[in-house]
Amino acid sequence: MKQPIIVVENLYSSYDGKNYVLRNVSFTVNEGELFGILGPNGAGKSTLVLHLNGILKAKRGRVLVSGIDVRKNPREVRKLVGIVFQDPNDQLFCPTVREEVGFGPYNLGVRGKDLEDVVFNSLKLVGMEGYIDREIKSLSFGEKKRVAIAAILAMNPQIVIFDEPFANLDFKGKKLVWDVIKTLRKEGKTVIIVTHEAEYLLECDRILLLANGEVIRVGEPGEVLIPEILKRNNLDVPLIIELFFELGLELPKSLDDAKRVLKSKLKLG
Ligand SMILES: Nc1ncnc2c1ncn2[C@@H]1O[C@H](COP(=O)(O)OP(=O)(O)OP(=O)(O)O)[C@@H](O)[C@H]1O
Repeated sequence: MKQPIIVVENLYSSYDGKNYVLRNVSFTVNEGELFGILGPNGAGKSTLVLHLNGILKAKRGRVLVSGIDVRKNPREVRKLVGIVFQDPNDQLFCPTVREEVGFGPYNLGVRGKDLEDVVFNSLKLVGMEGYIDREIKSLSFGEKKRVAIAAILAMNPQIVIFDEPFANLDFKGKKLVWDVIKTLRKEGKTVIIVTHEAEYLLECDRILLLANGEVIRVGEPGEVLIPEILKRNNLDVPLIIELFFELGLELPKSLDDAKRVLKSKLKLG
């Protein structure tokens, strides 16, 4: 039985001290889990994520990461939780790729050849090792996104959170992010995908549906990705989910799985 690595208990969050953007949010994420956080625009997803690594601190309720109270020891928690932000321009601040990817591990005390290796290997994971001496400002959006991922991986966090990882990426860019997610899972890391697009969460172990600052549901994809529930919470219903639901079929585990199931059904028909 996997242990919870993140525990969120009765979390409330407010930016102005009056209006709550998160209300009584409780859930757990297990070690090694691929966990989805799904919700429409403004649901509070990014706010929730900022609580998971101590950028925001709970005034009501609490967040524990690996048993550590985020409010009491945010520095320690930040070593455990890496967030890849939706817009790489919010994350990247060094002049060159080498400095950017080296910044985190340098701050963690990595030096010399070890630092060179960690920078190179992290860039290699996202296919950007050839860009090590490039200026950040000369990179395209997709390339910046890959560097932003490498900069997080370079710190070797136990939990990696991707906020809208597929937004504004082409087919190749999306595939690369999936490959990184799969590599992280093989290494036993906990991965959280935050999105408003349900189709990206078919492969998740569990999904938290958040709307209007409140938890609507937490469960396996088949318990959460239900057309009626998605519509009711202002989320698009992906064609593949609609189709499987209409046909009375169990939700596929991925788009490839969906293809396989449909092919075999069509042959049988
Ligand atoms: N820095 C801030 N100051 C004040 N209000 C904020 C701030 N950041 C977010 N909010 C408000 O908090 C609410 C939740 O926003 P949040 O960005 O967490 O939602 P989200 O689900 O990530 O949305 P999106 O999918 O559009 O990124 C929104 O009403 C937003 O206007």
